[in-house]
Amino acid sequence: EDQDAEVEGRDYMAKLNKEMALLSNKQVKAAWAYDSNITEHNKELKLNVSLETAKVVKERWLNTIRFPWQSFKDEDLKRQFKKMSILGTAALPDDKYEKLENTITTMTSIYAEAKLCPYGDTSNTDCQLSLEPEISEKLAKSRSPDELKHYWVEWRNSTGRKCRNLYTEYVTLMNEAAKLNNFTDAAEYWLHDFEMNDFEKEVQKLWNVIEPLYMQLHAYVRGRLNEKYGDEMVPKQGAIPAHLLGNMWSQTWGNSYEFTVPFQGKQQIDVTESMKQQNYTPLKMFKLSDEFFKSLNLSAMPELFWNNSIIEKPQGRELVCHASAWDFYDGEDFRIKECTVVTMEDLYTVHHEMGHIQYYLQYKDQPNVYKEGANSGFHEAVGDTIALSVSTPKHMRKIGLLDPQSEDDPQADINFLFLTALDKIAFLPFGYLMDVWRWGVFKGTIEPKNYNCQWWNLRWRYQGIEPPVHRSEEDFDPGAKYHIVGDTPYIRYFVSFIIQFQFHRALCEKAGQFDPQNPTSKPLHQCDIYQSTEAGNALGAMLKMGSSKPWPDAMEALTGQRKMDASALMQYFAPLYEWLKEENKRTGASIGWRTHPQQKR
Ligand SMILES: C=C(C[SeH])C(=O)N1CCC[C@H]1C(=O)O
Ligand SMILES: [Zn+2]
Repeated sequence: EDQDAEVEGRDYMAKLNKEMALLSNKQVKAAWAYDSNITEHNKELKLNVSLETAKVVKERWLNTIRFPWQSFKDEDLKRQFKKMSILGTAALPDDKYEKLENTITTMTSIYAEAKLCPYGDTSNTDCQLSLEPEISEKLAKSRSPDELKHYWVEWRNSTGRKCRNLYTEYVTLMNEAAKLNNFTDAAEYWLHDFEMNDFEKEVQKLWNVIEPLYMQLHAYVRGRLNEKYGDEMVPKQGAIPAHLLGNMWSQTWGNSYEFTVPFQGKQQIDVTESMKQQNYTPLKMFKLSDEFFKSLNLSAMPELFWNNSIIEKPQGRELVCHASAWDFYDGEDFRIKECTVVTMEDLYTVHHEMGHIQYYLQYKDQPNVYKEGANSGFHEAVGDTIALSVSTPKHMRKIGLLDPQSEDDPQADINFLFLTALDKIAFLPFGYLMDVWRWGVFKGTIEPKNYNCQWWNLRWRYQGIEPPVHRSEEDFDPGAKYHIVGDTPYIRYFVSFIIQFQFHRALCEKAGQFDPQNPTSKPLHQCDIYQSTEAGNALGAMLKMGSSKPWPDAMEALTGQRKMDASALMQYFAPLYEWLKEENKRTGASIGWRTHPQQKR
């Protein structure tokens, strides 16, 4: 009768996929309504739909697990049942599920609605500065350590500090939910996404490959910050003060480029000014990205996308500005919500989000259960991979954002690699430590009484940065980062920043812009796959798979490899790595930050 069970199981799964699509559509609509317009009414609606959906999903799950799917013959049907047999947080009893949803929504609202007073305004009257765009712009542009410190500290007082107790409750409920799904804790539940039992070891090995390059970049940037801000502010052997790197979380350092660039006086490669001079708008930025995907013979954004997306910050209402891409699971409705500003940094974020939408479009005919990335890192890598081509000076000249200048100047080339490293290499230790901290919290090796101290130990050990003022357990600095309060895993971005270079190398080869037999003949960092249908077709074929196969199969389909491999990233940055080692030797810069973090006066 197993034969009959499998026949019945096939019909059951086909129906279940259709039902789950309708439930997801309903839930995503309510979540979109709330995230794009934070009101009590929309919060209630979102919570009610979430509770209702969880009840139905749990009922279906009780039927699903009754099938003897482990003994089915059809591998694909077995994979669908295997995925559907993990219920997730809906396994919690109703009251605890509601508590968990409420806690996450409350923390997200605190973050989204946080407003700061302007630096130097002691009257504290008009404290209306939001993270996007005002405070992010201050962190990017101010060169006053005092002003930077003001926004750095006040942001943490207005977000993380207010979420500390909520977060402890969140952790307890997440671990309860994990145990109800037969996982030891929420760390194991999150890591299950990568379908490999040594995943944590794998990412640690990848970090070990990259760390020497990061150390060289850190030493060089610290040297330039020391020149600018002096020994007192930036000690030559110490960790870098977190507020001086141009970003609220010190996760990318691109905004420090103007005073850390290796060779001054070369052709400008920060295209923000050109974008402004050419009257770029957010819509033009999105159209530019759409055009690149179409040039690869990939899908154009559907009409509904342009009608339903929110690409500029709407006035007169509260909303979650953190950029996001949404699948409504009906094969037609796909949206981006982004408070876009006209800068080069946001041009890359636009491509990042458009990459998510392209993935949704490519796998829209998969059964609902497979409407995911091969793993969550794949989903984060699509747009960034395209942006690696867009960001090249060659491409920027092609689209008129850089004036067509003649010779390829090796120093300008180093400047370009350096600017890319300020985003891609600087990011890696942050992308790694975010979930090292959370895995520790879920496993209980990091206890609530040490949340903040352990956070800063990791920030010191992996990033070599330190806080501009003393931190205590009154503070909760992880909660000043969206993904922590928003219940969004983060190792996916570390994975993405590694595999996007594997994808880039494979696509460049298909586009005839890279020769693995002679890697320096056409340098990987100068490759632009624009208009290559060979590259586009290969990428599309991999994206169409969704999560229908284990991710090594998807990786192999595009790159021929079955593992994550940092060699592509190291190949891309090789010229810069050599230059940094020579330069740091020339200046006698010390490598590393062995001096212990000075507890700030
Ligand atoms: C742009 C998004 C939405 Se998926 C994002 O959260 N990113 C993109 C890169 C890293 C991470 C961050 O901002 O922290
Ligand atoms: Zn993303």
